[in-house]
Amino acid sequence: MEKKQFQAESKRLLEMMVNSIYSQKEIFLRELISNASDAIDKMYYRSLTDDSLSFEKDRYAIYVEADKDNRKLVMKDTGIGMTKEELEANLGTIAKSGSLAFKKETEIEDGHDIIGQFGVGFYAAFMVADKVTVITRSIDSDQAYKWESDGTDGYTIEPAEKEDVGTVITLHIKENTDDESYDEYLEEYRIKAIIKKYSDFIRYPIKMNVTVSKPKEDNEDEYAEYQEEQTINSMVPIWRKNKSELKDSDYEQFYQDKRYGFDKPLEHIHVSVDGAIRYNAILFIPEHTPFDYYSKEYEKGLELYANGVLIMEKCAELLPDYFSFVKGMVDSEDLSLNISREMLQHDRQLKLIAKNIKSKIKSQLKTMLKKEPDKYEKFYKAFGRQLKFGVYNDFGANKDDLQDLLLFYSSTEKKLVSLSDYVSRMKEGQTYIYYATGESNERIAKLPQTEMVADQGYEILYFTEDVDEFAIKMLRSYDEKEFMSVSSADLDIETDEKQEEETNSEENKKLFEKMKSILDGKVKDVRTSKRLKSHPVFLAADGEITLEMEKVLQAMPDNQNVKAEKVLEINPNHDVFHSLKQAYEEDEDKLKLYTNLLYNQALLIEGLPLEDPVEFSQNMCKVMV
Ligand SMILES: Nc1ncnc2c1ncn2[C@@H]1O[C@H](COP(=O)(O)OP(=O)(O)OP(=O)(O)O)[C@@H](O)[C@H]1O
Repeated sequence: MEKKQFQAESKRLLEMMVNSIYSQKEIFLRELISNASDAIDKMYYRSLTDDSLSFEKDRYAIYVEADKDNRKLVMKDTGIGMTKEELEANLGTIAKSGSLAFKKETEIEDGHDIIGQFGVGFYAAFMVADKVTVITRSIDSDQAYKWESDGTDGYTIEPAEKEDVGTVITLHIKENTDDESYDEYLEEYRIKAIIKKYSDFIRYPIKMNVTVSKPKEDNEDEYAEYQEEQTINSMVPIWRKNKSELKDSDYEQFYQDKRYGFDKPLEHIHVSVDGAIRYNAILFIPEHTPFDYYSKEYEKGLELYANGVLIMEKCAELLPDYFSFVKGMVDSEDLSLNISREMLQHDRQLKLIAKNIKSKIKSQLKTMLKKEPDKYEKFYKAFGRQLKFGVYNDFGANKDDLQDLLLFYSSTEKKLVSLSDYVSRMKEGQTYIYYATGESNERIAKLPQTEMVADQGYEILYFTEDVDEFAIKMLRSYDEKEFMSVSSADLDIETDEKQEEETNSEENKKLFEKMKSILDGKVKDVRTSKRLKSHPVFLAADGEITLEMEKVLQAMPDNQNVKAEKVLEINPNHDVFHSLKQAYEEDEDKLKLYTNLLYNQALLIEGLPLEDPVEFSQNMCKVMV
């Protein structure tokens, strides 16, 4: 028997192939199954033009069989087979794809189902096998042939016995080495898992003998292990089914089967696009926040299939960060894959799909917000924080996309409301969208600075998350209405001018100067407050950095000691103000004591740490005794 050498380039290519093209050895099975599926497809296409052939679907299947004792993994298909010439051309020359040629020759319109195109997938077998035997009989030949190769030394072809048309490929699985175990490719559970992972949606049944445990025939109480032929793959991908045929429970089942999460999906989006780019997608919004969602460990991405064959488990490019909670899959026939199918050749198609998916998710969320507000609120509680990060990140590049998806708690509605809801309720003459920041809704409601704004009948949005104010600062305005913190120095609240004049008298100014010097650089200014009603004191911030932002920034590991410009505001209508004035005139020590007490009280109200709690406590006692 003549031994033929692979062509020189091929030999080098084969080495490269075996050692470096694929990052995971397990994909050899995906490649061989895809070839078998292509071979059956070719039978089908042949039957369309050849009247003597009828395609009875039941006759076509792919069989996988592991023989542990002899270290053999066998794959059998009832596809079109190969003639001697085809064996020579397809398996003797690397990078020659019979499938690609078939597609071109046959010019079948929907021939895009055929997977093979590069002519290299078959050789992935040499990653796990030290010898590969192919016995095949073509539909066009009465004679079968055997092709055999150990991957390095060329191959042999000789006549063989095979009764029916089709191909049997036997991999002689390598012995384990110190670094690598090959035994796993002979294990039933492992083979099943690989098939499920990559080839679950191959259209023909992938059958395998599996061990099952069943009650014994003669004694129902005892169990025995039997071999049973099972079809491992699901075959018909749910995403190719008609939406009208599918129920919510089908999507839920798919979510569970795919292990997208342990919860139930809150919402599913089934997309079928047949335009400039063709793709199908099933996307899910989970019900709960995954435990690692807001950590570095969480990896975003969708499963990417090309023609029903899994290419990538987590294709991150398909989702923007702010929709990173979305789970699901995309299947497209139009992807330009690279040779290993692990990456995409160029990502124009992928970018188009990603753009399309992004707008689908956005519009689905908008519809949910409008039509099912309770459901949206549930979603928002799980993932709203991510949307706010989305507004803030990338210098606000996505803020227009996201602003209508934001919700905040409203002081007047006592529930989460959208910005457009807020604006629609704005009072005549109201210039700003007011907000207040704090630890919880309850605490914010009690803040001195919310009192006056609320009293004037304005709705206030409560910000309780650290990201809130940062996101809003990025947004700056909504519907041309600027955001305004109730703690802001230039709050637009009408005041009594006469009273303002009085409180800003020269005398009071001197008092405030004195208080400022007592506080020794802790505040930028002391002044009367326009916003306080029943409370005596309040700490405002001038400039861009608010007190809430200071807290967040200070908590960061690499904080640059960014501080807000604090202003101590005193309520001129409070009795305390008169005590201050009196102390200023009569007793400097008392003024010091009162000023420090008021400053510390203001810190406490804002939830900021006291610089010297012991001194504060002693000062309190001084007032008491
Ligand atoms: N089971 C099979 N039955 C019939 N023909 C086969 C079978 N396996 C492989 N072939 C033929 O061998 C050719 C080369 O296979 P190979 O897997 O290397 O590449 P491919 O499938 O064409 O492309 P890709 O590298 O994209 O998978 C195929 O195009 C096909 O014509």
